[in-house]
Amino acid sequence: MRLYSPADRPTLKLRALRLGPTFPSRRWMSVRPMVLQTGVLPTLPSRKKMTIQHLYQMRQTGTPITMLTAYDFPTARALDSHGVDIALVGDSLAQVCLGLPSTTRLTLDEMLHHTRAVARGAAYPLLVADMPFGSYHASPEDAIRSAVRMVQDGHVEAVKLEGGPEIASTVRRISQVGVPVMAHVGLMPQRHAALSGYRVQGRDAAGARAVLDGALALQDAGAFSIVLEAIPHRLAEYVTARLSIPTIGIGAGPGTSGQVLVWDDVMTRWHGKKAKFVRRFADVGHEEARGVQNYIAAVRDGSFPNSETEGYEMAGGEWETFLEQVGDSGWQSTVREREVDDDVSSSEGMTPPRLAQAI
Ligand SMILES: Nc1nc(=O)c2c([nH]1)NC[C@@H]1CN(c3ccc(C(=O)N[C@@H](CCC(=O)O)C(=O)O)cc3)CN21
Ligand SMILES: CC(C)C(=O)C(=O)O
Repeated sequence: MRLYSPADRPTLKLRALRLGPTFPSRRWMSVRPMVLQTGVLPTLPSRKKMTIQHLYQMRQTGTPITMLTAYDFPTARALDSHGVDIALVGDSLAQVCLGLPSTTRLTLDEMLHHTRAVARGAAYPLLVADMPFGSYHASPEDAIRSAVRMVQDGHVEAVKLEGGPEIASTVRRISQVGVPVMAHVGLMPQRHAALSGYRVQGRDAAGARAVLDGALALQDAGAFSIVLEAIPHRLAEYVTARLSIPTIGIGAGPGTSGQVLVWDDVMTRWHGKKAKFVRRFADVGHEEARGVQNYIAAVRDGSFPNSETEGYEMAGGEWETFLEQVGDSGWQSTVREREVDDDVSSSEGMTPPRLAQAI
């Protein structure tokens, strides 16, 4: 049984409605006024929430689908503001966000904590999250319970499961309950130990057939879309053509219905091994390093904070009254002296100047 067939869907030209010079967010309209330079309210239609039906239309019209991972509220806001189609709370969160050695260490509760944060920020994108390793394997009943928790406690709209034909019955059951399932074949990071590492899949004819058979079985089981990870580009293009559901590639070439990358890879914030398929679209890591170094330098040299522009004054006369009341009328501030006295911070090494002065 196929639950979502593109053939069932009306062919509305929704793309034109969705694309425009800006992507005003419905939820944060109040903090993002839609007033153009002319002072006139733009006549842009409000953005539609991304749905599975829209994804099918994009596949049909050949509009590449964009998906990025998000693990927290501000990232979700960024995806939302700029019109990324699918927000994926990937279990890569284990590594890039929580510092765990593998996605297999991530628990369902940890995942839910992050999906809720992303759900608060991602109004426009379809919200999909990985079912963590172990949360869908013990039995179909167990898988359904976990999927329902993902929706009820995690506020996701769809779940993603790694696996081939062996998980087709699980995908079918979860889909039948009404939780849309995105499948994931090819390189399956949750199986990195069993596969002796993160290896490209489907490189020989037998491997390619296994990928195709898995994808067809998962589509048949009701998956609404499928991630193809680290497979040869010819194979990904062929699988995409054989399927009627949209494929989302990562390390699978340009012949898929869409692309996905990990946020921290795109932004250059992840300093672990860089997979061949990663392209860095911005260098946030460099900016972060600059920010931390500048902050440390400014605190150490006393230029931050500035008491006039970054501090608070007392009401007139109250300071003198206060000093009288505490019997310390002769008290003198040393802040100005410290600002010009290099010796305090340099000779004391790591000791904060204010503390050094108090001792
Ligand atoms: N930062 C990050 N980006 C990811 O894409 C990602 C994660 N983390 N964590 C979870 C999984 C793990 N992934 C990975 C990790 C490493 C390779 C990798 O190094 N692949 C080799 C292929 C080697 C081969 O078989 O020839 C490569 O050189 O690209 C691929 C996917 C994808 N996911
Ligand atoms: C890279 C994507 C497809 C993923 O599964 C993840 O982020 O965990």
